Amino acid sequence: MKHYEANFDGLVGPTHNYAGLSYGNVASLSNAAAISSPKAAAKQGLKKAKALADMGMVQGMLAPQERPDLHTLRRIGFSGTDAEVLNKAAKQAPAVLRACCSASSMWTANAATVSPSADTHDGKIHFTPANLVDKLHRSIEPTTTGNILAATFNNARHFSHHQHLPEHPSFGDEGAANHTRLCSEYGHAGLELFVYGQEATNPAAPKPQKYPARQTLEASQAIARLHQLDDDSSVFIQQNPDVIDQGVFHNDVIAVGNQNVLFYHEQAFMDTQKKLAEIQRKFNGQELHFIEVPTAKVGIQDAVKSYLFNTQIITLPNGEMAIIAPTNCQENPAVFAYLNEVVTLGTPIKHVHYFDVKQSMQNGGGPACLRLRVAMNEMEVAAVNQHTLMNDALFKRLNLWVDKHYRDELAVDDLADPQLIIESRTALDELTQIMKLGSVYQFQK
Ligand SMILES: NCCC[C@H](NC(=O)CCC(=O)O)C(=O)O
Repeated sequence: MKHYEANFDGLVGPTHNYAGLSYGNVASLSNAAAISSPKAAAKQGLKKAKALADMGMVQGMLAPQERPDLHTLRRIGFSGTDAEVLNKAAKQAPAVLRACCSASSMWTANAATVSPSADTHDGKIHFTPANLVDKLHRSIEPTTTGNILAATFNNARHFSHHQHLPEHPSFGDEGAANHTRLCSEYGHAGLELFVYGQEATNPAAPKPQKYPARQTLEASQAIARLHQLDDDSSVFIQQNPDVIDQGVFHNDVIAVGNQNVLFYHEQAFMDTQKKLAEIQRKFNGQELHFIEVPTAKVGIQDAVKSYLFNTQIITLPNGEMAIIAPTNCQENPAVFAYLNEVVTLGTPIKHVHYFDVKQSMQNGGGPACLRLRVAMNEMEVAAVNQHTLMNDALFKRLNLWVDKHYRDELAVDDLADPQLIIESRTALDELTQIMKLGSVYQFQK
């Protein structure tokens, strides 16, 4: 049987904007109040997804969320018609309104943690939506994320969907952005690496001083339990708190793995040597490539600015690996020099492809943030909702859909425009028909 690692990219929603909502995420803060282009953002994402499909990869799309989120605004006491709710919120609670308008579900690396069937006891693929409790605008995502995942991976024989973890900082969970899987082949049992920022129930444990640690050890352990992973198939690693304080708000800003390659910055982890030894031991003596990038070659600031590690490492159908990088990496001399060198090091990585995803990058989301990885065998791929899989027809259809419904420009003040509710709902209603998702949004219930 054939095995693949599919990438499910988040389709950028019609309200994509720069509201400066993510404390600890340098790009989000520094672009606060800039004018966004929802149309360009969606098209940049679609182009990357289509390019991977054209390289022979299994590529899917995950639908965006309903924004503005009128239901959350009503839940906190704003009432009247939809336009009145929006109007009152804009006047009385503008920061909350901004949180209720974010298109942040585009970063599907934070949608959920996924464990493939080769790793789990019951032989199913397990999904747990991330609760994203650290940020208000993201904490309102998990229920709809669960609906969208269930409509996309809609076959109970192969897919097991869990509820998101309890909504408390002790269980802060940011999904696959803090999780990576090493394996020899996608279909073989793998080793799942969980990287956390803080141990919530131990006040004496190391933690960042300035910026929040969004992922806790307790959350990572809960996911491993829910997904029926063995001790031998999971490793828990603490992220270096110093780099969180320098803007590395998720592990995927400083490390990425694929098959037998772990690509990471020298300063990414705590107890690095001990953890690498544990990985090596649990990998059962099979060949592993640890590609450690030294600070002397790429400093933390360069890594955060360029998103060198928020790249996708993919295995092409011919078995060679390619790095999918943002064009920002070409613009940073140290990072560009490193990427030119990495393909010569004798590791499986042989190619680098650059994509312009600047609309997303300006909010701190690179190529890796935009995708959720799901390793699947061919039977599982066949069990996925086929209308979510990228091909020439879907690419064309979604581009036309974006052209029809998305604005060229959006300023933060435009979020108070009631017309945006109508535009967004009309677009999403049509999208659920294109992708045959059924009724996943509250406005459809
Ligand atoms: N994995 C990348 C996530 C980026 C995301 N940015 C944001 O939500 C910025 C939204 C804004 O500031 O408008 C975050 O920080 O969770």
